[in-house]
Amino acid sequence: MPSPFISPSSVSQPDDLAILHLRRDLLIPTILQTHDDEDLGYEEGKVTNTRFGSFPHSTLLGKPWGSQIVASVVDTGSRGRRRLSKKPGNDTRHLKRKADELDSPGISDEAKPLLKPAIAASSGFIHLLHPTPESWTASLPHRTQVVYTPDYSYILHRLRVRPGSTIIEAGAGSGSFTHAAARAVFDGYPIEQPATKKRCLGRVYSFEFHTQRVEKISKEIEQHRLGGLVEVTHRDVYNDGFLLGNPKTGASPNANAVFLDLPAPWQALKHLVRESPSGPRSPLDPSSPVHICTFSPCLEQAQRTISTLRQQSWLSISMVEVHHKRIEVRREGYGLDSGSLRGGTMFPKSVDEAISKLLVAEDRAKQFREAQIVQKESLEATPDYKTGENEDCDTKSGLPDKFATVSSSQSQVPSVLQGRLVHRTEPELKTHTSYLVFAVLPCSWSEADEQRCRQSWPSGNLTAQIEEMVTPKSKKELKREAYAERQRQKAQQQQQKTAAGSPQQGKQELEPKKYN
Ligand SMILES: C[S@@+](CC[C@H](N)C(=O)[O-])C[C@H]1O[C@@H](n2cnc3c(N)ncnc32)[C@H](O)[C@@H]1O
Repeated sequence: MPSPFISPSSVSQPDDLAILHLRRDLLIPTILQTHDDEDLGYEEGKVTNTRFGSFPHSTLLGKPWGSQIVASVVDTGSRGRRRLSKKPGNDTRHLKRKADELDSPGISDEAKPLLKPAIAASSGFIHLLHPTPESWTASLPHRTQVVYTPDYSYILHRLRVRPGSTIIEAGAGSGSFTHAAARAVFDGYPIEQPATKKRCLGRVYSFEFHTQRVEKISKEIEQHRLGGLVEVTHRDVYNDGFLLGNPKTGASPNANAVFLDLPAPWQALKHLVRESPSGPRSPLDPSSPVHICTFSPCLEQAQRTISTLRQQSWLSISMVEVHHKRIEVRREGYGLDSGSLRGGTMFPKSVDEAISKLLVAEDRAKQFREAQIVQKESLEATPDYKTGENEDCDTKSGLPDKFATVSSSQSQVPSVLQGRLVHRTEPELKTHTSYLVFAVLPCSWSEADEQRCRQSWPSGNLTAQIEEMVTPKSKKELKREAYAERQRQKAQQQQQKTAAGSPQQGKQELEPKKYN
């Protein structure tokens, strides 16, 4: 089945990884299930609880990606009575067995327990998204520091990674870079269309030496159906290098790009060399230049890497520090007329505006006092004078309605164009200091390659011309050439003269003169 990261189906399906989008910076990944695989005791089946409410997976399945899903009323209280506590000593094996049994193909749909239908709640909603490397990076369970999107997008671009590329990655860590690299190299699934001589299918060869991380990332790669594209190897790359299978005699990944996110990348560089007749097999593609990037959190590490790269004949070495900033662009309104503007500051923006506001307020107060005097006089003149609330009053200010504040949103300018357009960098952005070192290792080129190349593409004429230009001529040769040139010019002049003379004259000249 195709990976939801690369070719998502049109609607969500069981066993798909889905991203529940609560806010731009709050995403929850979940594997969609028709049943409660962990047997947490919900009558609605599997439920994901969020701060915006509970979402039974029955409400998430079969929906087009991007749908808005309303939270459901879920009894989170009574389920606790059915759930066994996971304290050490409690046997939870039967729960696992129950989930496995429900999954087994032998169980018919009728035999599975009926799920309670979900009832919409008013607590909130989420958006259901298919996973992308970007949303996975923002939501994955962190096991290590991860490479964030601004960094890996730049790294993959500088490594010239494209469909069909083969990339070595070490260490795999939490798999953030792995997913982005898998999408970048994708050029078809190996099962559907096997690689041919002309068409390479992209591959990511991931190396990691931490056992639990290897297990977790291998499981995730299978769950995300990236198995044919990513191969994870449990390996200490400082000592054992990058060959597949056996570290000494294994197959070469034939990589044309390398990304090292290791504490000491320079220690792994000794394995990233071209093949030599006496040395071990090279993990690099012999037919193409290899681009490398190392990721270091401090400058000293970057310097050490650069120095080792130089010793090992890498070229075009450069270092880049990624300083990504997200820029927020919005309209900001100041002034008494900015009441209708979102985020507007109701404050006089100039002295003139402040004075005019004071004058209006003074005028209103004067009118209010006069109105009160008139009202009092008319009431005193009325025999059944009673005190009571004046219903025509503006409740906030106590002013009669006619003096109530006039809305400031009477401007003809639409609210989206009101105020000043400002942009600010958002201070809190998920990233960490990264010094990226880039370099290129050209193909190895021997004298035999040069000869073979000359034979395949002979450039005879050019060679003769170049030889002529570089070999100095003797004096005698130069004199002979000058004499020949003079003779040529003379003959040319003679011809021109003949052509310019009259035809008669020409005829006479042509005919030999007869002398008596
Ligand atoms: C910063 S994390 C990599 C994060 C990863 N690039 C990501 O985007 O999720 C560094 C990883 O390198 C691994 N590592 C350290 N030394 C290693 C070695 N000698 N061989 C293989 N992996 C190693 C660590 O176990 C750790 O998981």
